[in-house]
Amino acid sequence: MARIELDHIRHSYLAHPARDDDYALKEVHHVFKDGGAYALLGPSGCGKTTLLNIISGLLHASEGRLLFDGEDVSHYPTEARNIAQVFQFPVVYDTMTVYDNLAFPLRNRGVGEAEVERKVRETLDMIDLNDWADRKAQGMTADQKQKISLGRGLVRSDVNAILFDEPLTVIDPHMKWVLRSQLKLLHKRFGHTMVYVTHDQTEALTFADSVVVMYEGEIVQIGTPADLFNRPRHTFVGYFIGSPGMNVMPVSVAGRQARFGEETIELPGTPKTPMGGAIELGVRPEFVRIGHRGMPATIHKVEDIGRQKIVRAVVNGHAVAAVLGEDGEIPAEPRVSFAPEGINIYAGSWRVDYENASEGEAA
Ligand SMILES: Nc1ncnc2c1ncn2[C@@H]1O[C@H](COP(=O)(O)OP(=O)(O)OP(=O)(O)O)[C@@H](O)[C@H]1O
Repeated sequence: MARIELDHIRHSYLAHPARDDDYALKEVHHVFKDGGAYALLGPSGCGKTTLLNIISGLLHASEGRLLFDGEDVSHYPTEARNIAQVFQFPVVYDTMTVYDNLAFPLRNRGVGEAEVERKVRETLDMIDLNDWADRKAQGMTADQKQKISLGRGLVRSDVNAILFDEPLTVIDPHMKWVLRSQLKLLHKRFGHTMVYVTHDQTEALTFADSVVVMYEGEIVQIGTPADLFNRPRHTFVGYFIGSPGMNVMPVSVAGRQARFGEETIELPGTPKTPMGGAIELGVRPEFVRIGHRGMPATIHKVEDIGRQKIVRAVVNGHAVAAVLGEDGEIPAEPRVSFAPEGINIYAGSWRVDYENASEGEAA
């Protein structure tokens, strides 16, 4: 397995890119640790597949270098990069049996038959296809074929990395959950470096140790699911992760206080200055309190989602969502306040650290 280094990578599909917007990947400068499980998460068109294809060698980046364990592989073709790939749609040999489909990548590299048998059986177990081992792939459902593709990606242990591009799209919801859990177990057991592209936050948050959030050709945050939830580095991370997403409102800041219209909000610390760009306050619905204290609010809607309620309110002319426990009461004259630990300040969409924040908090 390898450490993957993206050294100032930029990519444009145009022959002569001139402006920043001409780049599908603006600038990616990050390291994927050896043995890490990463999910590339972001909306359609943000550059996930472009980045994955640069790692696999299907694309060569316009600028920058790609290194596997310190070796520059930027100009290597896919075959020379020693990676396994699983795509959105099945790639299987229809005329071969399920067993032979999995054995193929191993036999191709001269692995002995005893080891082939051991690895193939182990992988078939994982994807729950041992009973189908002797059946030809032809005629199997798309779902089962995709499981074979996953198996082909997982069967080799000597690869630098395993890359997945939305691999569970054609799998039914229950099996999706099963396979995702198995991938996670497999990662724990064998420590492969895995990079997994998805636009589904549940998929990303359950699979990965580190989620790489992409937005308009940039990586806006790499973090654990808890980091993304508690300290979104960019307002986009706040909107995109969580349901409902983070509330963002325009404020002005003076010292340890934010001014939101006529209201004053105490901050958990003093934001570092200078701050460039529009100043905003971000607070997740889970940190919004509804009660008798705080800013006057008008409640527009209460959605009962089982063990919680989502309350849609308007505060100071701005929509604010709150998550309440099932027993949460809404007073006749409701007021809204924010739990200080959940308040983040943003300047030009990027989070501003508080002065004297501990290292963990500043991350
Ligand atoms: N072959 C291509 N030629 C020109 N532009 C392309 C090509 N492939 C992708 N793009 C553009 O590059 C940008 C990033 O696309 P990319 O496919 O990497 O995004 P993505 O995040 O993987 O999206 P999706 O989830 O829809 O696959 C988009 O604006 C897309 O239109």
